[in-house]
Amino acid sequence: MSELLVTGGQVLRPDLTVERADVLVSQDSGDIVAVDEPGTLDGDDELDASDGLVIPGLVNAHTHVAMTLLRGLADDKPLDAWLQEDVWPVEAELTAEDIRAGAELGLVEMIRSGTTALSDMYFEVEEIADAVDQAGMRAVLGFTAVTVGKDDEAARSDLQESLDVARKLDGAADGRIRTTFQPHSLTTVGEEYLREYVPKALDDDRSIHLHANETRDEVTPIVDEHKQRPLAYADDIGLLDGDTYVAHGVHVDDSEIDLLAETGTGVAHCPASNMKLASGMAPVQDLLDAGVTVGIGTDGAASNNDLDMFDEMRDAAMIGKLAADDASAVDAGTVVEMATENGAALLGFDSGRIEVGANADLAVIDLDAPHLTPAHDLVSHLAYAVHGSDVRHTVCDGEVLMRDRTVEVFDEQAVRERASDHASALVERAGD
Ligand SMILES: N[C@@H](CCSC[C@H]1O[C@@H](n2cnc3c(=O)[nH]cnc32)[C@H](O)[C@@H]1O)C(=O)O
Ligand SMILES: [Zn+2]
Repeated sequence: MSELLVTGGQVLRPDLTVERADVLVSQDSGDIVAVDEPGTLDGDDELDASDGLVIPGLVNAHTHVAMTLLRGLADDKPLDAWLQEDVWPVEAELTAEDIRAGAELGLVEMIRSGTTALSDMYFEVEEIADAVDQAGMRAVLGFTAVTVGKDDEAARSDLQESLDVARKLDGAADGRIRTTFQPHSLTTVGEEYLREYVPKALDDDRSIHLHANETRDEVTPIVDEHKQRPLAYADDIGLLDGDTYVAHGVHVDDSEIDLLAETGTGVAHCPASNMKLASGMAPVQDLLDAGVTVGIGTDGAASNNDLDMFDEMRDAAMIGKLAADDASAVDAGTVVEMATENGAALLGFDSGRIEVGANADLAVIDLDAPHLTPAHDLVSHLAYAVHGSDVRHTVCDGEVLMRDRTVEVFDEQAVRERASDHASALVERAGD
């Protein structure tokens, strides 16, 4: 039996109070086994949390982790043009090895910034699963199906692959990997295919993850064609099931907010991507007031351009206030809950809180820094002042992923070099 003691720090508790405590985790069960007064617990191994704050590992509720290879490749464009002119032509050249290299880079970036769980949408998913396994993180993965521009056979094969990949990888990495069925969006997958394959996913008891209501250009064609709002259309198809979560949910009207709440459908809010692509401002406070579970995601690194969930919390608070025209909207405590407990709820992991019995997924933040001085309110600091680079240690499932800012699960230098090489070769191929 092996136990790890996180000692000497302050701890963020589920009710968002902060107390001086030590946290003991079991590396066998991967659970938190005790949170107690300093000096009262013993472990086989220790992590020094002095001058630090122990928080639940952050949950990135929507990303495309291998898109780190496209970081900074095409900026300053709206979604539709960006995807069609820049992203999709380059993605068509991606090999399995490229995706592995990009995923490893993204996971290293996440570990360095205190993220322990992610929800990913992409392809070559077995490569991503292997990278997540090696990283020691938790993830909800899936193959994303697109049918626009494809003949019937190719369209069906995409949807079938989304079902098959989800069946195959669910429970991988000793249960740290779960899966979702993933139609890319309501406009990039045809109605006949949704009607045929969504029931199959539900028969498998599979959760569903899709992009929805991200831009106005995505809403208008559905309203024109079906004479109903996109989420009413989605509900009609059976897509809004209690385990479904949609990425973005920017352009949702009151009827759709009610529908999300009634059906128990969650939202992965991606504030930086929504600002960068000028997609719009999600009505996050209205969603929360209606009882919708809202998590926070970075989206891919090409529309962000980093995977730092601390940036994302700050962005979520800022844009949430603007959207509500109310400085008290989407407050500091709320964004911290969104990035921890709410995200874990969307992904279906018993993580996101420092409490006995919960998964031992945590990060230790170094508070010994000018930008974190003075320390009136550490929840405020988490939302508004901490950067990913302030993370000292990262732990997932009881295992140390980063100790004293050194990533232990990957050779970070090698991962960066490999990703740079793959990215250069990829861009060269795509330019030919
Ligand atoms: N099998 C699909 C691949 C889809 S993967 C998921 C896709 O989502 C794309 N993506 C990234 N960010 C966004 C976004 O904000 N909205 C919609 N799609 C995005 C990403 O580039 C990737 O192509 C195919 O044959 O094209
Ligand atoms: Zn996305």
